[in-house]
Amino acid sequence: MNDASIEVSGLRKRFGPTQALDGMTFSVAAGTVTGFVGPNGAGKSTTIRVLLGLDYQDEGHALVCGQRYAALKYPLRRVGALVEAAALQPSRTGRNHLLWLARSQRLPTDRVKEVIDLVGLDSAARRRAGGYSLGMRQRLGIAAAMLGDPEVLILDEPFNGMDPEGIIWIRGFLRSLAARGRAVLVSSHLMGELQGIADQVVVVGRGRVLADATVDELVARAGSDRVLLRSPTPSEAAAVLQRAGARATVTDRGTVIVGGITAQRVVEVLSPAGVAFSEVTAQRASLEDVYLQLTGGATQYRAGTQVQP
Ligand SMILES: Nc1ncnc2c1ncn2[C@@H]1O[C@H](COP(=O)(O)OP(=O)(O)OP(=O)(O)O)[C@@H](O)[C@H]1O
Repeated sequence: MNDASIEVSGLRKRFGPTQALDGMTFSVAAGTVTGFVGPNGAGKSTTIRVLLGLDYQDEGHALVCGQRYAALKYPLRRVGALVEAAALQPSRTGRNHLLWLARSQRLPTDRVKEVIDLVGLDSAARRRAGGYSLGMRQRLGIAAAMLGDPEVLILDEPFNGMDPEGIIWIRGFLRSLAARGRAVLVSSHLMGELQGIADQVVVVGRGRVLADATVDELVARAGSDRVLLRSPTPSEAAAVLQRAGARATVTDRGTVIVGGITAQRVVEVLSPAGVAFSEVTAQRASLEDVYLQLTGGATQYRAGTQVQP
C-alpha cells in the first residue's frame, strides 16, 4: 500500500451499551477523495477520532501513512484534520489562531498567509474568530489542517454550515488536493454532497461498512434504473409490458414505472401491440436512492421518530 494513505481494519469500539464501531474496515489510497457517509450515529466521527488518536479502539487497527497517528514524528506535516469547527479561542483573530498553531507545531509562519489565501479567508483573517459564521470557522479549520501541507486530509462534515459558494469551493478544493496526490477522507451524512467529488464512497451504518465502491458501481449495484411511461391506457400498457417479462406498476398519478427492461425495449414492445404512449423516459437511480436503500435498516434516528433496532 502507498505511504500516503489511510487504513482502517476491524475496528471495534463500545461506549457502555452502544457498539459504536463493529468491525469498521476500509482504506483510502493516495490521489483519491473517499466519501465516508452514513446516517447520524453510524460511527463516522468515532472512526475519525480513533484514526487521529483522539479516542481508542477496543479492537482492530487504524493507520495513517502506514503508522498509528501517535507514532508519527511530525503529525501535522503528514495528516491534516478538521474535526470540530468550534475548537477556537474566540478572542483571537483567525490569523493569530493560525500563527499560534504554526508556532506550537514548529511549522514555518510564512505558511499562515498561504493557507489564509488558500481557503479564501483573507478579508476576515484579522477579525476576532469569535464573530465568525460556522462556514468561516470551517474555512479556518481547513486552513489549520493545511498548515503542514499534509499528505493525508481527514475532514469530518466539512460542508456543515457552508453556504452554496462555500460548498462549491470545498468541492473544487478537495478535488485539487487529490489531483496533487493527497489521500482525502471526507465524511458527510448527505450523499448528494459527495456526488461528483468522491472517487470512492464508503457507506456505513451501525459501526460497519455497508458498501465500499465507486459512485458508478453503487448506482449500478442498486439496479434500480427505471423507465417512466405515460400512456392514455396505463393499465393496458402495464399488462402488455408484464407479458413481455418487465416489471410494471401503475402509479396513482396514472404513470407506469417500468423495471427490468430498457426504454428502447419498452417502445419496441408497446408499438406493435398498438398501445399509445406520450412519454418514455429512462430514469437513473440517484446516489441518494442508493444510499437510502443501503442505510434504510441502519438508520438509528430519523426526524421525529426513533427507529427500533
Ligand atoms: N463519547 C461517547 N460516549 C457515549 N457514546 C458515544 C460517544 N461517542 C459516540 N457515541 C455513540 O457512538 C455511536 C456512533 O457515534 P458517531 O458520533 O461516531 O457517529 P457519526 O456517524 O459520526 O454520527 P453523526 O453524523 O451524528 O456525527 C452513536 O450511537 C453515539 O451516540
